[in-house]
Amino acid sequence: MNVAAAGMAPGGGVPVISVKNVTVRFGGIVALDGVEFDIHDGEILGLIGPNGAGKTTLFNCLSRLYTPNEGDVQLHGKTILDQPAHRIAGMGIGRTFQNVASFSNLSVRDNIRVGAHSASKSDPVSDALRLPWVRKGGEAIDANVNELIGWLELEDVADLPVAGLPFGTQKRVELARALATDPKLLLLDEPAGGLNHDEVHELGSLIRKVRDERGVTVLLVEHHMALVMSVSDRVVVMNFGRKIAEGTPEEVQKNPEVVAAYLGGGDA
Ligand SMILES: Nc1ncnc2c1ncn2[C@@H]1O[C@H](COP(=O)(O)OP(=O)(O)OP(=O)(O)O)[C@@H](O)[C@H]1O
Repeated sequence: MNVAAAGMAPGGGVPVISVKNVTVRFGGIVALDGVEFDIHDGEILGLIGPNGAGKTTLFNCLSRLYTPNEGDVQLHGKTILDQPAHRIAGMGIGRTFQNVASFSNLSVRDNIRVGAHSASKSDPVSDALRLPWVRKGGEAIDANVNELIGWLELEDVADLPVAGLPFGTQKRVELARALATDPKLLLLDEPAGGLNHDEVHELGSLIRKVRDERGVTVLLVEHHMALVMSVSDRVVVMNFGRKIAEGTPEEVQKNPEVVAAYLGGGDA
């Protein structure tokens, strides 16, 4: 059987995410034009491209903020386009935001709890009545939050408000919040933005650790070329709404169309 034709990963199995012929138009602007690629289980996939290439638009399709005009986005072979954005955490997709989106007056611990709640099945009425299944769920969430605090080395700041913490720490809280839903797929939206050289290096190690130790598949949308090339297993390159290359970091860096796109756009 031709596994590529059957839409399967080289090692077998349905891809975690399949982006199928996705087109998004904003009035006359074609932001995405028939984009196709898969992300396989346990992979770190980097998505790059010059300014205006369509990266954010694609990210927004995967996180269900946008619905494509054409095409499909499938999670484990099932469309996600019939689900609203607030359901994606429950479906196993976690995401971070380009600008840190934590609740700055809440403690680190409470921010992570909010993340964990976004994938829980509780509702405000059951919560208010403290129904037994909610209490049990709450205990499980506490254990999960504590485990993440330890895993991300946030113990010293766990009960401090997020406001006032160093930016790199705030980004780790953001990551903890996304991981608190126990995602199968993590969407990272320009996580290196605003970080210094050492912090970017730490972030790279952390992204690999998320995949290696937690088994999370990662999509990394990022301008920081050194980070993308050092952590990604494969890289998809976009320009003017189209995929222009896909391959290992070595392959895409040698691709003449990629080189031309960056020399022409010149932002990376
Ligand atoms: N809400 C919108 N309304 C109209 N046009 C839009 C909208 N969002 C994006 N676009 C256009 O779609 C194209 C793709 O934009 P997008 O933001 O997805 O690119 P990007 O690769 O994320 O760019 P950057 O690296 O600068 O963030 C651009 O031409 C952009 O101007």
